Parts: sequence; structure tokens; C-alpha cells
Amino acid sequence: MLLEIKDIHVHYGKIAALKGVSVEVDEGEVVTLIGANGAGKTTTLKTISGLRPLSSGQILFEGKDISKVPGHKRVLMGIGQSPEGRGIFPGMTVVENLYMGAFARKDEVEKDLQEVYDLFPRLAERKNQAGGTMSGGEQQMLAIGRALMTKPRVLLLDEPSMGLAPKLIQQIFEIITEINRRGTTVLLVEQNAQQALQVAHRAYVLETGKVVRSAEASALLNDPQVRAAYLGGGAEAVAPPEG
Ligand SMILES: Nc1ncnc2c1ncn2[C@@H]1O[C@H](COP(=O)(O)OP(=O)(O)OP(=O)(O)O)[C@@H](O)[C@H]1O
Repeated sequence: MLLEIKDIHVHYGKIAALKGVSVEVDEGEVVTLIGANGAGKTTTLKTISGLRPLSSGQILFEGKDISKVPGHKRVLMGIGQSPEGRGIFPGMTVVENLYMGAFARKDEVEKDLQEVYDLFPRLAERKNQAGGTMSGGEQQMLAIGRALMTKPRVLLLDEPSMGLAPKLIQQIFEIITEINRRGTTVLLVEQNAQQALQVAHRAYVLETGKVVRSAEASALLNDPQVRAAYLGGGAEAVAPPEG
């Protein structure tokens, strides 16, 4: 198992945000966490990347307990995150933002930069533009590209579709599939449960800090209860994604 989150409890002051969450991510998978606002999805990702401390429980990466490893070391170990709200450096150019992702390494940086440009041709076209002047969708691509420049074993994506027009949302999900096809494991947090379940292999449903369901993504897509709660209410079945 690449990543194992075992019964984690996380607090903001006295507020319990996660009350015993367990999630497993196997090498090569796309796993998604879905759930309503405030369910604890972002907190789960932040805890994995080391931005939030655990009250109890464990996080194992390649079998090693990383619960107390600082965040910057987790990046070096292969845990890359594209945060909610993007967090790019607005005053830096696109290419400078991308190099920031690779600041701790020297090997194959140019090759990886080319690969990011290959995934996101728009970033190559705009490489000398200030990050802060890019459109919302372009900034999202930049944030994902920068996370890829850390050469992650697992890429944590927090709401990559947030605030994007439908056409761009489609594009972002296609790119997530392509990133996975090229060998990166993905843990995806999404409000857009329908799309997330279409690109994911497996999914966990979070409710108020707890996992209430976990299953193959295709099973959840066709589950009437899940459809009613998270997929806009329609109970009709959806064809599984091709392949
Ligand atoms: N900085 C904070 N201080 C206090 N409480 C917080 C903080 N961040 C999150 N919380 C609380 O922790 C719980 C989980 O929040 P979290 O952001 O992880 O949920 P989420 O599922 O990602 O929701 P959303 O989809 O709205 O981002 C919520 O009750 C939230 O109010």
C-alpha cells in the first residue's frame, strides 16, 4: 500500500474536524474523497501533507509512519499537493512558479518541465506571464503543474475544478486521468462528485469527519442514496466510464 491513513483524529482547537478517518491509496490508483461542505475532505489532505497535526491515528507512506515527519520532508518523500485556492506565487512568472516546485531537486528538472508543458500547452505559451495575471483555469493548471514538478509518488489534489467553467472542468478531469496514466497515483478531493467518481477507481464518502462509505467509484455512481445526496438527486443509473 502506498498511502495508509489509519483512524486519524484532527482538531481545530476544540472542534473535532476528523473523528477516526481511515483511507487507503494503492500505487497507481485514483482515489477520491467526496462529501458535503465541512465533511473534512480538505483537512484530510492537509493532514497527509503535514499542514495539520494529528491528535491521534497514523499516516503510513510506503509502510513507514510519517505522522511526525514535517511537511517539507513529506514533499521530498513523494507527497505532492495542489492546494485548494491554488496558492501560486502571483508575482512570479509561470516558469518561475514551476521551478519553485522543483526547488529541492536537481535531477531531470528540465525533462519534468517539458512534461508539464506537454500536459498543459497553455503553460508553455504563457511561461513568461506573471502567475497572478493568469485566468482561474490557467492558475489551476499552474498549481497542478507546480505540484507535478515535485515529482510526486502521490499527488493530492484539492478541488481542482473549483470556480472553473464547464469546458475547463472537463479538461482538468481529462488531465487528471492522463497524469494517472503516466504513472502518478492521485488522491482527489472534489465537490464535483459526479466527475470525480467518473475518473476515480475507488471513493470514500465523508460525513462530518467520518468515512460513511467506501466502494468502487462506479458502484457509488450508480448508488441511489449517493446519487440523491451528492450527485444532484437523480436516481437514474449512469454508464460506467470506458476502459
Ligand atoms: N482553520 C479552521 N479553524 C476552525 N475550524 C476549521 C478550520 N478549517 C476547517 N475547520 C472545520 O473543520 C471541519 C472540516 O473542514 P474541511 O475544510 O476539512 O471540510 P471540507 O470537507 O473540505 O469542506 P469544503 O468542501 O467546504 O472545503 C469543518 O467543520 C470546518 O468548519
